[in-house]
Order: sequence, then structure tokens, then C-alpha cells
Amino acid sequence: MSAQPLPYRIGYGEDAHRLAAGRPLILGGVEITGAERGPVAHSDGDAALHTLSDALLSGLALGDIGQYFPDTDPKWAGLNSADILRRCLELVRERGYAPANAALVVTLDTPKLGSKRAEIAQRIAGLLGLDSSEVGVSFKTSEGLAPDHIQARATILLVRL
Ligand SMILES: Nc1ccn([C@@H]2O[C@H](COP(=O)(O)O)[C@@H](O)[C@H]2O)c(=O)n1
Ligand SMILES: C[C@@]1(CO)OP(=O)(O)OP(=O)(O)OC[C@H]1O
Repeated sequence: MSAQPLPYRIGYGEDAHRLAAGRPLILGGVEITGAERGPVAHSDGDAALHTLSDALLSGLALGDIGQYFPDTDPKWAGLNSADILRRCLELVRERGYAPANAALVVTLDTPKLGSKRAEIAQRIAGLLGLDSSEVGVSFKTSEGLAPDHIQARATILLVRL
């Protein structure tokens, strides 16, 4: 006998990329102009959107984005990470769930990102079909422990429609 569908499900995601000169820094679909380094990645390297995409999938035990967009497939080179998020959201909605709120933490030593918080929250909210008041965006430094990496973590609450 199958279990009764839960009214709520929590999803959690993480991502990390090495930083290198000559790569754009894109976070939540927003390009951080003037950044000296950006993530080394097969796609556009948007760690915030990868993390949120994995959180969507994990909430419904649907695996992770590497299964849907393998980094060994040249088809996904330079992929716009908003397309990854849209596909993950579609998989969630097909199963009768939708995001209720999201909480994202980005760990990056430089540059400072506080001035971009509202724009990033707004962009993510638009992609997830939420109001920006339902998208928490926190920034942390690694206190010099991981100066050559960007890391992101996110939770998303999914509600059954
Ligand atoms: N890339 C970053 C990292 C952090 N911030 C802001 O700095 C404050 C202190 O961060 P700690 O990691 O030292 O606790 C905090 O208010 C962050 O929002 C930032 O803007 N950009
Ligand atoms: C997005 C994918 C695919 O382009 O590659 P990357 O941009 O390297 O990013 P990662 O966070 O390692 O996630 C999964 C990959 O399959």
C-alpha cells in the first residue's frame, strides 16, 4: 500500500565551484559585474541556482541535477542555470507540489554581495513563482578557510497543491 502524500516536503541542496580568473560570477541569475574571478563549471556556474535546483529535486527524492544535466554531455556546456531550475520546478509541479519559501546561503570571501541581495532574491523569486519576501538570501565569508571557492546551500519548503 502506498503512503499518503505528505502535505509538506523539505528539500535541501548544496553546490561548490572553484574560482578562476576570466569566468563571470553569476548568482541567482544576476551577473556580479566587476568580480575578479568566477566559478569553473560546465554550465554558467550559477551555484545559487544549482543549489536551489538540487533542493527542489531532493524534496521529492528525485535525485540531483547531475543526473538530468550530466557535465559529461557537451549538450549542456555553457547552459543557462535558469533552464536547470525551470526543469526541476516542472518536475516538482508535475508531482503536485510547489515551493512555499526558500532559504539560500552563499559563502564567498570576495566580492561583497550585500548590495545585490534584493536583486538576487527578486530574480530567484520570479523563477520559483514566489514573492521576494519568501526568498531568504544570506551571504557568508569563509573567514579565509576557502578563499578559492564559492559554496552555496539552500532549503526549500514544498507544499502539496
Ligand atoms: N561575499 C560576502 C560575504 C559576506 N557578506 C556580508 O558580510 C557580513 C559578514 O559576513 P561573515 O561571513 O563575516 O559573518 C554579512 O552581513 C554578510 O551578509 C557579503 O556582503 N558578501
Ligand atoms: C550543471 C552541470 C551540467 O552543466 O555542470 P556544472 O556547471 O559543472 O555544475 P555542477 O554544480 O557540478 O552540477 C551539475 C552539472 O551536471
